[in-house]
Amino acid sequence: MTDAVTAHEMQQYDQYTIDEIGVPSLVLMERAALATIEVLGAGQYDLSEVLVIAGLGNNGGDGVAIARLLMQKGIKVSLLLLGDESRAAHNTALQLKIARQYGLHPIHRVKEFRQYSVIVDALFGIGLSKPVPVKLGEMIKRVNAANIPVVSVDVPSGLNATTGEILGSAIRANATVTFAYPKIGLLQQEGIKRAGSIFVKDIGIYSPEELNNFKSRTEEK
Ligand SMILES: NC(=O)C1=CN([C@@H]2O[C@H](COP(=O)(O)OP(=O)(O)OC[C@H]3O[C@@H](n4cnc5c(N)ncnc54)[C@H](O)[C@@H]3O)[C@@H](O)[C@H]2O)[C@@H](O)CC1
Ligand SMILES: [K+]
Repeated sequence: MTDAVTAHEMQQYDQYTIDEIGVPSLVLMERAALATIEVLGAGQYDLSEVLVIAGLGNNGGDGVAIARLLMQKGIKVSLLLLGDESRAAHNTALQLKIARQYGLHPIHRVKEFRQYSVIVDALFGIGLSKPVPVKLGEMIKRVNAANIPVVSVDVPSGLNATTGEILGSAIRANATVTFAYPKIGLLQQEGIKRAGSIFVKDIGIYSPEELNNFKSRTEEK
């Protein structure tokens, strides 16, 4: 069993899964989105009016997929896309294109976060290594002040996934759905206060140790 991992280790496992094993990154993203929806739909959250906040990186791509899947289930959902879309990561741009094909169009600002019953935080994930831009930091503070249940995707946005330090400002989540392995930063420093309940979800990305276990188990037969 693999313990908690750093952001760098997780990025290596992601890359190996995509480049060497050959699982398309959009498949991993869809699994990440479905895993998050499993937690959202488990009965603890009021899904009467959901807001998904998405950034431009792959964490944002997860968010766009979550919003689309919620919409397809008949749930009232708004997608707040932050940043200049022309700078979106490849998969995030693809997710936005798909979402639009289903009639889900992002909004770019929210006046009052309190109107939502739950907020899904997909602004930044394990890729964040520098301080959150000031404008986004202000928005994070508004979300925290609204006191609405927040479910963070992979890590609370603004938290350093390896150290648990806050990079300027960070979301305070009720729950964090983290993929493959817990990130060390969720379990120490500010991560302890910011992550809420941690759900670790298998999305088909494994450490070298677990991959070897799979191989030795199948080769034994
Ligand atoms: N590699 C993969 O294919 C997978 C990635 N996944 C998700 O992807 C995350 C990691 O994605 P990334 O490495 O792309 O990084 P993140 O999405 O964590 O984003 C951080 C990076 O994007 C920039 N950024 C994002 N939005 C911005 C905005 N509005 N303004 C300014 N800068 C912005 C930041 O400067 C930073 O460099 C994981 O935490 C996980 O949620 C999952 O979908 C599983 C598969
Ligand atoms: K996040």
